[in-house]
Amino acid sequence: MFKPWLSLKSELDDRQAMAGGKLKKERAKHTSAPYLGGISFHKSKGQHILKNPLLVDTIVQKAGIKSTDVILEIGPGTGNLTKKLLEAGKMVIAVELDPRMVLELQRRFQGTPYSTRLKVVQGDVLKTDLPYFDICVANIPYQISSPLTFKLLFHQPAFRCAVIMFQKEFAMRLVAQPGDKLYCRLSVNTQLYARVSHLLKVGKSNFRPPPKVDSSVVQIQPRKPRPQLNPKEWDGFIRMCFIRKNKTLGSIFRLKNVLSLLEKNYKTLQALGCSQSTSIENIDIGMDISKLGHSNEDQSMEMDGGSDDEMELENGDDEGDAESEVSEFKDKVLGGRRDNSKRREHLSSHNRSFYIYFHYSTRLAYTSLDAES
Ligand SMILES: C[S@@+](CC[C@H](N)C(=O)[O-])C[C@H]1O[C@@H](n2cnc3c(N)ncnc32)[C@H](O)[C@@H]1O
Repeated sequence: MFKPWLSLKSELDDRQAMAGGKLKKERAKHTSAPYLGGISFHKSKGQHILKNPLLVDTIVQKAGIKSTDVILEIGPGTGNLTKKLLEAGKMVIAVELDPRMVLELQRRFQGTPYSTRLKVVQGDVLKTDLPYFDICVANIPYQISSPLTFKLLFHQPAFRCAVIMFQKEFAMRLVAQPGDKLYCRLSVNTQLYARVSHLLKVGKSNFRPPPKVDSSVVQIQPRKPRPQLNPKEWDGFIRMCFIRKNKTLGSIFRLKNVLSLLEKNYKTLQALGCSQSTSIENIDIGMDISKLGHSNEDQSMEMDGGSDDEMELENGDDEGDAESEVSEFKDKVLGGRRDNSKRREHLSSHNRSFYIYFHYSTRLAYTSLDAES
């Protein structure tokens, strides 16, 4: 039976050869880490090794690897997935943080026909310049899910696809569709740059040690060409769209504070002579929604996505108040007060097809995220 995780026993033997005191100190440093048949896996590094060979086979098979593919693996650990990737593709580049795992990988494949086709890079994948690769297949440490996803989405040249194990809750947010409860900034931003689909649910018992959470394997296929946006401007805009829980886009874009920020940006763009066709990639217009009362909000795409839903406007107006102050600008944003049907179409709730209404804050255009699907 395929039990390579046990081969790490040699590492323990090495460590036992250390002076007794040194070994005790080493263990004391990781008292929370379970000590399993040869190596201590560190929770802090998200070390949950895939122990089910059938699952490994399924992941590799679903990835659709070609024999000519250069594969990126993130966090190869003891190499259970790596071995199958080496069998399927032309070359595996594996980025691993933990030097003990790097050593183990080298030992495991040394002197085998795979050794010339495996390149192990030791380091933090988030700080590593990634090389060219066709496909990424990985069982990652969940704590880097969000930054890693965006690192991959911005990687150039774009790869064909990534098949990644995530914490189930994170995966569900990635693939959530307009109208789903979990639909959030993470879903919008990921789906802007890629097609995402859920491939597989994975229970805790498939890992050693078992994690506290369930997992899911997701496929990410970058859109080509990648949409060209000013990321700061886009992020500010999307934050606005999700500024209030269970609110329609229509009601959000009627809020006085939102309107005044958009109007300010509109005037800035007008002053700069921008038109729909003008490139505004390099213009830093203010999409700082902290001015709406969220200065402490984390700028990252949180793993739990919680703040997407929980943001509240400190000084936000009631819809009623805002309604009473109909300005010419508001009329523009709402798409023409007299044309109610058009307005309803543009400013429908999150429960309907999610047309991101892009007026006046950006390019006087709107983007349909699901037009391609
Ligand atoms: C969930 S384990 C997966 C191990 C192996 N791929 C498997 O499926 O059995 C995650 C691996 O990622 C490594 N790791 C943790 N943080 C990392 C980082 N920032 N960059 C690269 N590797 C990392 C851990 O040391 C660990 O080996």
